Amino acid sequence: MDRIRIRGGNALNGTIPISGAKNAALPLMIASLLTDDTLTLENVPHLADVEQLIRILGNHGVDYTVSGKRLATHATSGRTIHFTARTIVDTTAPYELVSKMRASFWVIGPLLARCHKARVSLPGGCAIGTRPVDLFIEGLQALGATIDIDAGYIVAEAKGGLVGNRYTFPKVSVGATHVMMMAASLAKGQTVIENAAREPEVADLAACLNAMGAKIWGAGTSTITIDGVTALSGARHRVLPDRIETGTYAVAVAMTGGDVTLEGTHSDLLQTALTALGDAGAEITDTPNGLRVRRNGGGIRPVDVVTDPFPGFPTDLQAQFMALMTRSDGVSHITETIFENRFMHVQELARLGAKISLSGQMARIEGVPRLVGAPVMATDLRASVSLVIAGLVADGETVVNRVYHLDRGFERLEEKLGACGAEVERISG
Ligand SMILES: CC(=O)N[C@H]1[C@@H](OP(=O)(O)OP(=O)(O)OC[C@H]2O[C@@H](n3ccc(=O)[nH]c3=O)[C@H](O)[C@@H]2O)O[C@H](CO)[C@@H](O)[C@@H]1O
Ligand SMILES: C=C(OP(=O)(O)O)C(=O)O
Repeated sequence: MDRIRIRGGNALNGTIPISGAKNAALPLMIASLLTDDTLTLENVPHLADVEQLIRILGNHGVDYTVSGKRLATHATSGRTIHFTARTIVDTTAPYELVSKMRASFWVIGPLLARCHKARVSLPGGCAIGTRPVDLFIEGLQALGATIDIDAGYIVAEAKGGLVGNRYTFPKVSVGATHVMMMAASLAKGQTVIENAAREPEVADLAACLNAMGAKIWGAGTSTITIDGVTALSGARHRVLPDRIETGTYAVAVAMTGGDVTLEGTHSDLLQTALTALGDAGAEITDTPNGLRVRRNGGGIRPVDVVTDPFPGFPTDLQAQFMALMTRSDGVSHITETIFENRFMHVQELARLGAKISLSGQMARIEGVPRLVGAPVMATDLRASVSLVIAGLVADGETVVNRVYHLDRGFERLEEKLGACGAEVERISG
């Protein structure tokens, strides 16, 4: 099993190209199930989750070809992949595939819309909470689907096709919003989704669906209106930059000090988190090449944050921000409101000397003057990278075990950090 070894102490200086967003690429790839034509996606990141989803889609009959080269040092390094689901050969998404990745459950929307039936295993993904699927079930039922649970599978059917309706989510869900948009695109009549997720990835999916011939308005706001169409065509769409990768490297620079341009990304994707980073002492400016993040001198100030759906502070940056706060000049509080079990990095950060106490969904972090390298264990995707960030300033050597979590969401992490002066290497085996 691969590990990452970090020798702390170097400031980060240089340029980091930001990849296409994992959390946009996944629903966009799934949208290829909605048409028998070719959907071409540009700027697709090279990640374990993307490869896994390619396998899952292949099981349903989606062929793919890759074109375009990967340039190591430029923001446009992502691949162009052409996905074609000429016919759907299987409407079952089996446990062996779906259990590895949360987003794979989302195939339920397009399968139901196009084939009027789907049998999809209950999902896996990061173990950060119970992560139920009740909102998907209720939403699809509102569009006329009948849904049963059978031996760990959701069995959904819509005889005669889905029918548009008005549905208000009782709670904001990114995944359920993606699924409702995809399903309603091929439903009869109009669907109005209230209390929809407003994440940029939702708007990106809607833009792609509209390029395929869908009629969607309001994505990116909490009310989305979809006029169903009878068929969707192929399209070409560029995956938007990864805001969580952007935020992660911005936190890393705030942690180590230095001056880094995050190439190919911009501040609109991440305003609340960047404000918090600014409050902590980083200087952040939009430039024509991307986002410039600096911290030259001065300490890290303590900042309280509360995670919230977009445009709030993203839960996917909570662990990284906590790593930063372990070195602040005071006491900060971080409250996690999205997932009930997303503090598994706390005990690993403590191995490096962090002082963190937990009370329910709130962590109290008392900044310490130094962290000391140690072996630590990655527990989920974002928790893993928080340990890398801490390792960048820890004295001596930090070894992060179970790196496969990192590979789900961070493309060429050690290369990108290494190019800016960090001592980070992958130890294989
Ligand atoms: C691949 C992807 O894009 N993953 C992101 C997506 O996950 P994901 O789409 O799984 O997250 P959701 O927005 O659905 O989850 C938000 C909250 O709603 C709850 N919920 C969700 C569905 C449901 O049927 N019932 C229910 O109670 C969840 O348990 C959680 O407490 O959004 C999360 C919140 O920004 C991010 O952390 C993930 O990185
Ligand atoms: C939680 C995440 O992913 P997933 O929803 O796929 O588990 C994440 O991207 O941080």
